[in-house]
Amino acid sequence: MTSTDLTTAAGTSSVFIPGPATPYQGDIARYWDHEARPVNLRLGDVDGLYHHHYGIGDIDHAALGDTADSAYEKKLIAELHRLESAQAELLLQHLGHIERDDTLVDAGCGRGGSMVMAHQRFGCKVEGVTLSAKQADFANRRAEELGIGDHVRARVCNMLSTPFETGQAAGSWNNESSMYVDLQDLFAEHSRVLAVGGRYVTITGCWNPRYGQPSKWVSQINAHFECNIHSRREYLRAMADNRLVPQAVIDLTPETLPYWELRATSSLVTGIEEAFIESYKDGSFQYVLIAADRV
Ligand SMILES: C[S@@+](CC[C@H](N)C(=O)[O-])C[C@H]1O[C@@H](n2cnc3c(N)ncnc32)[C@H](O)[C@@H]1O
Ligand SMILES: CC(C)=CCC/C(C)=C/COP(=O)(O)OP(=O)(O)O
Ligand SMILES: [Mg+2]
Repeated sequence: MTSTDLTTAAGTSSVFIPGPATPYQGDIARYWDHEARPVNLRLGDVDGLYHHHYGIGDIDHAALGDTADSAYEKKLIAELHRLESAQAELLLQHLGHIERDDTLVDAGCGRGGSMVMAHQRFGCKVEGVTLSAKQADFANRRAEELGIGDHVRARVCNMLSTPFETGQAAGSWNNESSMYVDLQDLFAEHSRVLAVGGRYVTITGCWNPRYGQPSKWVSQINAHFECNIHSRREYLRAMADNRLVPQAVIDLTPETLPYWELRATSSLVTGIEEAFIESYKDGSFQYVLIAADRV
């Protein structure tokens, strides 16, 4: 097994970070260690919440103003960011009632934007895991800067095998991070970590069984992000197999299209906009929220 043994300033070895569980996870760790797309960093710079997920809701055309205005690009970035934060708010809302002394788990926490929002909303502890040491450092630095480092912590860890105690979490979630793992393994781990009566929420892109098989657009998104998008059916089946009973299944596809159409007009395009827009429109791909109770 490969590993990283971190050494403190005093020269003593203090933190043991296991290496990736599989070669694929090594690829994904490298991918996120090297990610620095302006569409993510410039949006995060708006208010210090750094997201790696997409947006939902109507465009505020009054706030955007005239495209000829010299401040238009700045306003567009703020608008895209507002829609991404609205997405995270919706996810957190579906966690239900969370107490200040509860613990939440963010599986695949990225740069930690959703974790900060969760702490600000509930006042609770939030534990995040990511494969990327750069992302974990970034998230922990932001938490320290905000003075909430005692409540919000990211660590380098495989979400399929976490250090959390059985039944420790009142809630847990995957925000656009479940397309990197086997769903049976994923929900077995959430089911272990969640208390009975705890709530799991995911927002994800999934292919639509009604289309038949993953469309060429879905394959393009997989290739772009080195991920493996699951079908809606797979989510529901794997939850049922792991004591997670859906309380809400919401098709957010109509809510996310305005985000993509606005993003496609910006200078921050990455080339993947057409695949999202076309697959959402031809019905082969859906943006869904699933909230489930651990029974
Ligand atoms: C698209 S980003 C989403 C980040 C975050 N949830 C957000 O909404 O900003 C995907 C994240 O999943 C993480 N990830 C992928 N596979 C993972 C695994 N097996 N264990 C832990 N994290 C993983 C990546 O490291 C990355 O942080
Ligand atoms: C809905 C699906 C299929 C998501 C795949 C996972 C993913 C890469 C999400 C967005 O990350 P990002 O914010 O880093 O991407 P981008 O740079 O495109 O904004
Ligand atoms: Mg992004």
